[in-house]
Amino acid sequence: MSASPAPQSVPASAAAPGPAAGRREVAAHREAVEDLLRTWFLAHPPAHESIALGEAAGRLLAADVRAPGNLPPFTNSQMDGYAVRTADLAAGSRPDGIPGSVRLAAAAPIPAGSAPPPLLPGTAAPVMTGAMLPEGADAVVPIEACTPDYFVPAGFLPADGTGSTVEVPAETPSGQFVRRAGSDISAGAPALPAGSVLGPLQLGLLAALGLDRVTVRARPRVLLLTTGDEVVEPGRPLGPGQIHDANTTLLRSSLEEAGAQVLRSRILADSPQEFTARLRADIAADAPDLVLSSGGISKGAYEVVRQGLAAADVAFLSVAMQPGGPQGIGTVEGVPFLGFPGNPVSSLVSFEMFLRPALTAVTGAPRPRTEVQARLTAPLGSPAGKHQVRRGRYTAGTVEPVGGPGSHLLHALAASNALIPVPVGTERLEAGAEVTVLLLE
Ligand SMILES: Nc1nc2c(c(=O)[nH]1)N[C@H]1C(S)=C(S)[C@@H](COP(=O)(O)OP(=O)(O)OC[C@H]3O[C@@H](n4cnc5c(N)ncnc54)[C@H](O)[C@@H]3O)O[C@H]1N2
Ligand code: MOO
Repeated sequence: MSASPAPQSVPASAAAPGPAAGRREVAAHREAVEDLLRTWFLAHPPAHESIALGEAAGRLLAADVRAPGNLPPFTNSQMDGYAVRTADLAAGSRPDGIPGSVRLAAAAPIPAGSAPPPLLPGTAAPVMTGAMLPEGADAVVPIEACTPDYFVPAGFLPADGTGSTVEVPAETPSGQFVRRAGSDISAGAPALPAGSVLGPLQLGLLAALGLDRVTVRARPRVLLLTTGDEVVEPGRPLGPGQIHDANTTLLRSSLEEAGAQVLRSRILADSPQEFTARLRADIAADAPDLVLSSGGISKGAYEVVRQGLAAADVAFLSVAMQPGGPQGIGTVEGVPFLGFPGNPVSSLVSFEMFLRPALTAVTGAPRPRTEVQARLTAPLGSPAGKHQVRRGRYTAGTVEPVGGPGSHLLHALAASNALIPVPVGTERLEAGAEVTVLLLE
């Protein structure tokens, strides 16, 4: 398992400007989040761990993998048919046979998974797809190109399967339907480079190469907190004024999709003292690479994160973005800390705009988002001076705004598959306008 190092301090200058920094543009905040993580991971490179192939989906390969053997491991047939020696066919048609074909004596059939004897001159061996080609054979004639165009049932042949004949086309080229040993990848050749994201395709290759375990980089370890007396775990009944916790699930699944591991998540009450005490205890116990909180950072009377971290190396600022304007960034006990706003859409947009790109850039996290050009199907307004991020449904070159700008609109968020950024300086976009959207799937 990951041997996570003890927390060490990240210089505050690399993380964020001081608490007086106030307002910041989106690009500058994105850079600050990336710098924060880069500084940490340079000092704390992810440990390597060996895991079973079945658990490795989405993980990052820690070191180059070379093929331990040939793939295919032996020369085999690509078709059900007859293995032949093309030198036998060069003699041309037999006068008593089908014009353009050569009659050969049938050798014993070769099923997949067996080791056949060498193919004798003047013979053809029934061979099944994937079965080893006998020594001496250099081509396979598919059964449908042979006469007869079916395999003689075993019961009609002597016990050793021989005795019948088969006619095959004289013009069979050497190498036809033969899969040479090592033709996919040869023993010792580079199979996958370090840093590869292990998806189904890469894992399939490793399995075919006979590897049952793979060495991967430890995932970034995250402590995930959400705050507020009103926030209740899903599945529990709500009291007056209470709401169910959406952010833990929203952020946990986003983090996991981006290759991170949530070590622990907590809902913390609106008590700055309790918040700080719990946070420090969790950092000491879990040694996370990142603390991510949601809620409690704007201008209310009970801003638990802001108040609890007033003495810490954390800046609370206003990024010119909506949703996701209020942001906290810095370090706690030397560990990177990000405070996202409590509104669920704000926290998701903060993740997609700041944390996911930083994880991808710094750790090579899988699933970076792609940007595509699309035409708006309806007009959009945006507040002056803000980089607004609306939600929408992208289909075949068009994007339809879903829901309004409100950062509480979870239903609309769930119906969307794209974010539509409306940059600072644009206050209205007409239907048909071309926009660059960020695909969420
Ligand atoms: N006077 C001002 N008020 C607000 C400002 C402002 O500039 N001046 N900014 C607004 C903006 S924009 C946002 S975003 C929010 C951010 O507030 P906080 O980060 O302090 O978050 P909370 O106040 O704790 O919660 C905001 C909202 O989100 C709900 N919430 C919180 N946690 C969860 C959760 N885990 N699951 C679901 N919903 C959650 C909470 O109940 C609130 O409705 O501040 C504005 N106010
Ligand atoms: O920044 Mo807030 O996220 O607009 O609701």
